[in-house]
Amino acid sequence: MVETRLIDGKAFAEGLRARIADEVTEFKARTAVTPGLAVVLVGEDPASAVYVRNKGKQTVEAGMASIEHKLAASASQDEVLALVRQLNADPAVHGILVQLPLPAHIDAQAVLATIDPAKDVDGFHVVNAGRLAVGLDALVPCTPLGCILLLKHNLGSLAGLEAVVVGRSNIVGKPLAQLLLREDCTVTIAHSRTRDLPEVCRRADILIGAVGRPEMIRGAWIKPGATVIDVGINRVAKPDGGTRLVGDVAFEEAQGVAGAITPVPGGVGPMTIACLLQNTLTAAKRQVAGGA
Ligand SMILES: Nc1nc(=O)c2c([nH]1)NC[C@@H]1CN(c3ccc(C(=O)N[C@@H](CCC(=O)O)C(=O)O)cc3)C=[N+]21
Ligand SMILES: [Mg+2]
Repeated sequence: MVETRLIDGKAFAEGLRARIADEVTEFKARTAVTPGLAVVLVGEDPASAVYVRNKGKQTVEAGMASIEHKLAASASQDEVLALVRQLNADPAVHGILVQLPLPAHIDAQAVLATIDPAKDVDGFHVVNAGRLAVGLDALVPCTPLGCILLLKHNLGSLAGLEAVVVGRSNIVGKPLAQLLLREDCTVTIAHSRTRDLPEVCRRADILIGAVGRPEMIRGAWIKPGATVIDVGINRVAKPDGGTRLVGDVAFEEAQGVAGAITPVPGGVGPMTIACLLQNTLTAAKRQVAGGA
């Protein structure tokens, strides 16, 4: 049995946001420009609701402007594209986030491709994904960036460690694998079709759950002493009728096995928002003359 440490993403994110707020103060004094983050929400997705609420509040707390555009679920693709082009052209907007998922009748890739890569604070544009993959400066997706910050804070150098990422999404799994590679990890991307997933997970010094399936990764899949980062935020029914949030990792089973683990909530989620603010400041610095 090992003593499993809790990786407090909420506390780390608070500290990061305070440092960002200081930098924003300094940036505004120097440039007379307020960094602006525009968020586009099309329709009402329940998973997006928590995120939008926390994000707008924290953007303003960091001294930045939050610009929210809410479109009806019935908005056409042309309307969404027109709004994105308007935000691309708006000098008060330094970051653009189009909340995913979009309604099924809208081509999400077409929308992402229309965002100016310099304002793409989610890092989802193919130009940013490509720049990350070839090792150029890029706006990096917020959740993977948050995971790396937590890992480096807890482990120091990641060089040579075996990292297994369970999940291959464009939003988390793939960009996180790129970032881990950049830290000199040996990286495996596993997924729903991986043969003997438990055995693959047991190789990991760093195990990342990013599949979006509640508590799928079991305690017995964890190598004793491994660092576990749980990206999942799944709302599940409680026996008494309410709901609760659980991760992709069976948190209780991980106790006494993992060396350290992020909780859900209070782990990766708050880091995602802090990194979004960080990316917005980075984007503003690059767009504003004398901003860097
Ligand atoms: N273009 C785009 N970019 C996104 O980054 C994006 C998106 N669309 N669509 C929705 C998902 C979801 N997401 C969350 C981020 C933080 C928390 C978060 O801070 N959660 C807290 C609180 C959760 C709670 O208490 O309900 C926690 O985990 O501790 C949640 C969800 C970003 N997303
Ligand atoms: Mg998958």
